[in-house]
Amino acid sequence: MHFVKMHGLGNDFIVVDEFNAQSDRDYNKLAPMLCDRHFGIGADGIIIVLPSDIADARMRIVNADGSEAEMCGNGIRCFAKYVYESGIIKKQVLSVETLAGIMKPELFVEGDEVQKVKVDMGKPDFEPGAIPAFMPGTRIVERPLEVDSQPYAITSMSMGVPHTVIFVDDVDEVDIIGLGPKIEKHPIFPKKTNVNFVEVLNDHEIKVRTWERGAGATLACGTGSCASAVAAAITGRTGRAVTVHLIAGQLEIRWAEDDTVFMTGPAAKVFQGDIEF
Ligand SMILES: N[C@@H](CCC[C@H](N)C(=O)O)C(=O)O
Repeated sequence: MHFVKMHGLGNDFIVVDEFNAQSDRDYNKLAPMLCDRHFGIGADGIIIVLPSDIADARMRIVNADGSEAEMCGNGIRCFAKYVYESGIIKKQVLSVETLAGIMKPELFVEGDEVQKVKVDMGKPDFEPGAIPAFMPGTRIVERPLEVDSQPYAITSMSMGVPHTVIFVDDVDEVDIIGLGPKIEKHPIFPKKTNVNFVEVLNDHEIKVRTWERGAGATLACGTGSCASAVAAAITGRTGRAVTVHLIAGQLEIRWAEDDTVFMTGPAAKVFQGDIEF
């Protein structure tokens, strides 16, 4: 299998191109082996490039544990860079079909190289049924959740995928590996949740660390950065445009007045190869 290894701020993916010819590979079964960092290629997930009947192309994202995700923010920037630079779709604004709907990446190109990608990420959905989350009420904004007898104030929404945000004083002090999976798999989230720990630096900068559903602690999460920015704004901690500081760089997130969230950031190709299995 030929693949290209890409990343968005260190959130890394094995990109497989099936745009012109589709295989019968079972990526959900293959993902744990291919994504293994010791026995495989190593990645947080697999992105499959496919044709679409309703958009320019279709993106599938399979997490490292083999579960299928509806959408991936860092992944869609890599996807857009890949389809443009490989000549599959030579457009500066693309429409990409995902399980979370049609996303619209806009490419900033210099020469023939994509420098950064701005994505219309759609609107956050606070409706508990849409997340999904079992909690009474119309939305989950700073609501109490007890984990290991400790109270946390959670803000949850769907940003294409389920996200939960917890504000903390210092993200570097959080036991992400210990606490992340307990919230990810908490019984109030029937489809699990991604978990973002957010430190507010000032009214236009936040620091985010994410425990991802199906992938564990990652260096960056695009949809998580969007959810964190929306949560920071809706709770009055920041304005609607913030720089999100992640371990390997920054994303610019803007929650527009019409409710649409825009994410701007880089994508990078690292290497390509072939693997036999
Ligand atoms: N890394 C992603 C999110 C990928 C999907 C996630 N693990 C899930 O299952 O919801 C991003 O950049 O948004």
